[in-house]
Amino acid sequence: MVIVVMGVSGSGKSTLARALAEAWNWDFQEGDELHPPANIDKMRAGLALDDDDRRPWLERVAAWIAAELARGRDGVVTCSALKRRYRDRLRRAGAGVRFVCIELPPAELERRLRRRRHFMPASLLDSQLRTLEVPDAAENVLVMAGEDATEDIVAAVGRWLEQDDAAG
Ligand SMILES: Nc1ncnc2c1ncn2[C@@H]1O[C@H](COP(=O)(O)OP(=O)(O)OP(=O)(O)O)[C@@H](O)[C@H]1O
Ligand SMILES: O=C(O)[C@H](O)[C@@H](O)[C@H](O)[C@H](O)CO
Repeated sequence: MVIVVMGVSGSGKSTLARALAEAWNWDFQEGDELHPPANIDKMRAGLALDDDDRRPWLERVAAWIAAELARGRDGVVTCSALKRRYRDRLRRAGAGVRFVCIELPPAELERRLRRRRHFMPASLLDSQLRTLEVPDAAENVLVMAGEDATEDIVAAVGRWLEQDDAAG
């Protein structure tokens, strides 16, 4: 199985994904490392990515997921996956793709983005929030409150997967 930890920039994807991988000894891939260098340059310059920029990146994320599943591995990858069609692209990587979305109020996102050193400037937060298509119930995405402690979110994700297993 592969878990995609999704959400806007600064929501805590990398922190949660690393914690999940560490807790369960799963493979981990930082989605930001799969961006073409031009995308990183663009974000660093304060410009939002568009669908064309994200396409090659999503293909690489999907390829990582497909390789994990083909090898029978369990893994966690970060990817903002802001739009429904981006998530659908990743779902097509194979059976066993699950999404966990982290939600945080804009003011807290802004606070976190301003505090950290990162290529993604806080000025891009508005565009991230405008672009986000919050997953609806039909998508079967686990939505978690990003204010909670990482270890509590890890435990909740574990319970969710167990239920998922039990449901068949
Ligand atoms: N549960 C949490 N409670 C408090 N602070 C957190 C939590 N999770 C992450 N943070 C902090 O919030 C900031 C953003 O977290 P992180 O880098 O994991 O977000 P991200 O979604 O991966 O960002 P990006 O997509 O821009 O790389 C970091 O400074 C991190 O330490
Ligand atoms: O989809 C996007 O608009 C961007 O790719 C971002 O969300 C980044 O990948 C990342 O979250 C920033 O660190």
